[in-house]
Order: sequence, then C-alpha cells, then structure tokens
Amino acid sequence: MKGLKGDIRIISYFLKLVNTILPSYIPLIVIAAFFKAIAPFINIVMPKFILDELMGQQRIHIFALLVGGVVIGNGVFNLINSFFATKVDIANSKLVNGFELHLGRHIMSMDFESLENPKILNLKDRALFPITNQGVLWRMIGGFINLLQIILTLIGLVALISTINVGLVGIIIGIVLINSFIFKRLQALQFKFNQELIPLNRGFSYYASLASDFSMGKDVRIYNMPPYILSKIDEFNEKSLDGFKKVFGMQGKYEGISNINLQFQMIIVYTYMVWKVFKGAISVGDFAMYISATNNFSTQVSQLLTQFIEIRQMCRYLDLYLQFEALPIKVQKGSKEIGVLSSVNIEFKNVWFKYPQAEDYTLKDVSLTLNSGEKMSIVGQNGAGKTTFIKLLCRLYEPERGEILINGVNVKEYAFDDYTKLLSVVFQDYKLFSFTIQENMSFNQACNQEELEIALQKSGVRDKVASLDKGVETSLYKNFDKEGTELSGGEMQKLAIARAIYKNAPIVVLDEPTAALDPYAEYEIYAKFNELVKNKTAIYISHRLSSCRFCDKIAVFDNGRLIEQGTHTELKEQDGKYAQMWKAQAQYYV
Ligand SMILES: Nc1ncnc2c1ncn2[C@@H]1O[C@H](COP(=O)(O)OP(=O)(O)OP(=O)(O)O)[C@@H](O)[C@H]1O
Repeated sequence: MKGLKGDIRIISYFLKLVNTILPSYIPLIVIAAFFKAIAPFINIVMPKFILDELMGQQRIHIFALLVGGVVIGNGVFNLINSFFATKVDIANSKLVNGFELHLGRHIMSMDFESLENPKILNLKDRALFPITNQGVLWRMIGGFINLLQIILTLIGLVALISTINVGLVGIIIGIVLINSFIFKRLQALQFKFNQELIPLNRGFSYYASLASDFSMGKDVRIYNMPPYILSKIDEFNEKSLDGFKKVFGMQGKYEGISNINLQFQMIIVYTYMVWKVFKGAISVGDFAMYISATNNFSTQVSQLLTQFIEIRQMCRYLDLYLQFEALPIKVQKGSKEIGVLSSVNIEFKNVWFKYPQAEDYTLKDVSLTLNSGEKMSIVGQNGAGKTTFIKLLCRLYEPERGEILINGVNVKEYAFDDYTKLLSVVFQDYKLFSFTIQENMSFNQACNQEELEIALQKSGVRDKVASLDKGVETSLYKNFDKEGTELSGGEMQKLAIARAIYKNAPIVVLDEPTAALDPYAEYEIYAKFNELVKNKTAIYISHRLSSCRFCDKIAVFDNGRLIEQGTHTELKEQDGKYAQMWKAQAQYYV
C-alpha cells in the first residue's frame, strides 16, 4: 500500500507538471478517451440486430438501415477518433519538448560539483535514460489515455454482460488477474535488466562517440586506437546481448502461458452461450452480441491491468527522476541582491577546500585580500591550487571551512545569478560554442556592436573576424552551419578574452590567458593588460613570471598553501619560492 501511495504521489507530481507545461493537455485527452471508449459498442450491439433480422423477418429495408447504421457509425467515429489522435500526437510532442526544457533548466541549475560526483552522475543516468531513450514520460501519458478509455468502455460492457450473467464477469476477471500477475513478473524482470543495461550503455556511448567525435579524431588516428575502441564496443555488445537473450526467453515463456489461459476462458464462455441458445433463452443475435461483449471485456480488463502495471512500472523510473530532481542545491542558495557596486573588494579568510571525492585538501588555510581596482597575479607549480582558488571565487564549489567575502559579505548570501554578473572569467579550459561569434559574445542579450568591436580589437582578433565573409555572424565550428569556421587555438583564445572584455564585469579573471598565443600576441596582451582591465579588480594566473611585473600583488601558491605575497621586488628580495622560480625562468628567457 505504501508503494501505491508513493506511486500516487509520483503520478500527481507528473500530472501537475503536465498541466503547467500544457494546460490544454488533460482536457484534450479526456475528450479523446471518451470518443475512443464509445466506438467499439457499435460493433458489439448492432450485429445482434442484423443477425436477428436475418434469422427472423428478413426485411430488406430494415437490414439495409442497420448495415448503413454500422457503416456510417464506424465512419463517423473513425473520423472523430483520428481527428483527436492527431491533436493528441501534436500535444504529446509539445509536452515532451516542454519537459526537455524543464529538464535542461534543472540540470543547468545543479551544483557544478554534482557534475563530477559518480553517485549523482549514476542517478542522473538512471533517471534520464528511461525518459530520453525509452520514452517513459510518453508511455506514462499514453498509459493514462488508454486507462481512461478502457475504464469507460468497461463500464458499458459490465452493464451489457450483466444482463445475461454477472458470474461471467467474475470468471473473466479471474483469468485476466492470473495473466496480469505473469505480466507483472515480466515487467519487474525488464526493469532489473534495464537498470543493469545503463552502465553498459554509458560505456558503449562513450566508445561509440570516440569513433565519431571530430575533436578526438587526431588522437584516435595517431595512437592507432580503432582496434582497441572496436574491441571495447564488441565487449559491451556481447554483454548486453546476453541480457537481451535472457529477457526475450522469459518473455516467450510468459506469453505462452497467458495464451493457454485465454483459450481456457474462451471454452467456458462459448460452452455457456451455446447452452443458452440450445435452451432457447437467447437468440442467435444475442449469442453474437454476448460473445463479442465477453471477448471485448476480457481484452479490456487485461489491457486495464497491463496499463495499470505499466503505469506503476513507469512510476519506478519516474521515481528515480524525482530523487534526481530533489537533490539539494548547495552553492546556488542565497538571495541577497548585489545591485551596482562602485567598488569590489575580495577577501579569502582561512579557506580550506577538498574536492568531493578527494582525500587531501587542495586549498589549505588560504587568506588573502584584493582591494578594489588592484591587479593580482597568482603563480605556483602545476597542481598548486591556482585554478581551484578561482573556481571557489566563482562559486563553482563551496569552501569546506573559512569564508569568501565580497565587500565584507559572505558570497553564499548573494543570489547566484546576480553574483555571476560580477565575474568576467577566461578559464584555462574555456569553451566557445557552436553559435555565431556574436552569439558567443552576447548570449541572447541584445548585442552592442560598438562594444563588441572594441572587445575584439583589444583582444587582437578583430582583423581576423573582419576577414571572415560573414564577420561576427560567422558560426564557430561546422556542427550546424557548413559555412562555419574552424579558428586556430590562439584565435579562439583571443575570442575567449574578447568575450570576457565584452561582459564588462567588475572582476576580471584570466587563467593562463596567453597559453596558446604567439609571442607577439602575448606581448600585446601584457602591454595592454592595464587598458584591458582598466580600473577593475583583476586576477591573472600565468606561468610566465615576467607577466607578474605589471600586477600590484603576487600570490605564490605551493601545494594548496599561500606561501608568499607581495610585489615583484619584495618577493625577489625575500629570496623564497618566487625568487627561485624567477631565477629558473630568467635562465631561459634572458
Ligand atoms: N575536479 C577535481 N577533482 C579532484 N581533484 C581535482 C579536481 N580538479 C583539480 N584537482 C586537483 O587539485 C589540485 C590543484 O589543481 P588546480 O587545477 O587548482 O592546479 P593549478 O595550480 O591551477 O595547476 P596548473 O598550473 O597545472 O593549471 C591538483 O592536484 C588536481 O589534481
């Protein structure tokens, strides 16, 4: 009963969701189900009158009238039903699209750290795979339409069969119940198999994508990976094939048993009806009508239970989705509005941070202050924690201990969307998207062409963009537009810098912004750095220590700790880690 209660909760959640996405949907399916439910009665009841007329007075005009009635009745109902079927099909597509939007919105609002937590990823796959690949939502909705129609038809059939013998209704229900029990076992088996299939599918999709993903094409060829990839795909195929063999075998067995039960039911019904005709209790027309009604009743009851079990089975999948949707969102809480800030001071206070699955702390007791308008350079060896520091500032993760403050307020208190407006960031692994250059810069906001030109000019990519046939309207990559362009790594990096400049946020973060740039472009960025970031608060991460000289402050990270802070001259005089790194680099650059 607890399970049924849970399922009712799930069903009502989805019905509410359906109603929010498409309010006309539920009234539409109720009307469609009503017409579908009445249609079969023409073919159950009318043949009785035709047969009785044939066996009795054989009046041609009455016979013609009855046959005409059947033909016209069927024609009209067919038209009405196909009209509604088309309407329902269109509405179904709208609904599924609406649900996908709902889903996308939810996934994009999840904590960034959730996207690398294997437990959450697994739940996400188990919840979304059935919805996107097995049409669970669609089947649930279809199930509802059928259930409604079946219930309406059954009410009519019970009324009709009861006029000869209510006991028949009981016998048929009994046999159908046995068959439903068998069906339920089969569904449970399929659910178990589908859940086992998900990790296999994930592996399969990954290896299949390696074979077709353009961005992997170079490595796949150079390292002669095809035999390895194909053997992996084969391995996943073998495993899933074994599972399919087992499920299909069981399915065959269960279907066989159900069929025997149905034949048994036919023998009982036919024997009873023939006996009634021999006794003269019913006419041949009645015989045909009751046989048709009982056959229909049996089919409808069995479909009712099948639908019921199917809907409950769908609830198992949708329950996974609800668990996924109910995952708490940690980072994005906070409601404080930021408004327009005249100055932005950043403070890290004894911040400790450990990645979700990691054993050791990546940031250890980091405390630093960056006053409004100051420019700070962060240096340190690979893996020292520089990018992690930025990720925490961006609120992609939360510190485990300590606080991050902007103008004295813990960043957690700010509304996340508002907070992101403070930051222009070029990540080390920045991404540009398969949109036009202009869309990549402004993302659906009305684009200010003048500012866009300035941003492209400052990052040094304006001439390149101007040389493209469609200028800023050129698509990046060729996924959607065959006239799209593939820019070089350095040109892409300049576009990413332009995007950050165009955003014009009060905090600018550049994480290794010149890694892909040629020495001239790199020099340009350094020379124009102050002009690029103007009076903004800026953080600059680079392994080129010469770039630190134009910053007000340098922070040196080592193994997660902030070990030195000061200006270039101060740190050189301190003769610590920074001075060591400076000397090491000077050997090669001077
Ligand atoms: N998502 C993650 N999950 C677990 N550990 C991570 C994750 N991202 C980074 N790390 C680990 O945290 C440490 C610091 O990484 P971080 O990227 O902050 O270093 P970095 O100083 O920016 O290095 P680099 O100079 O190479 O860019 C590394 O040891 C890295 O392996």
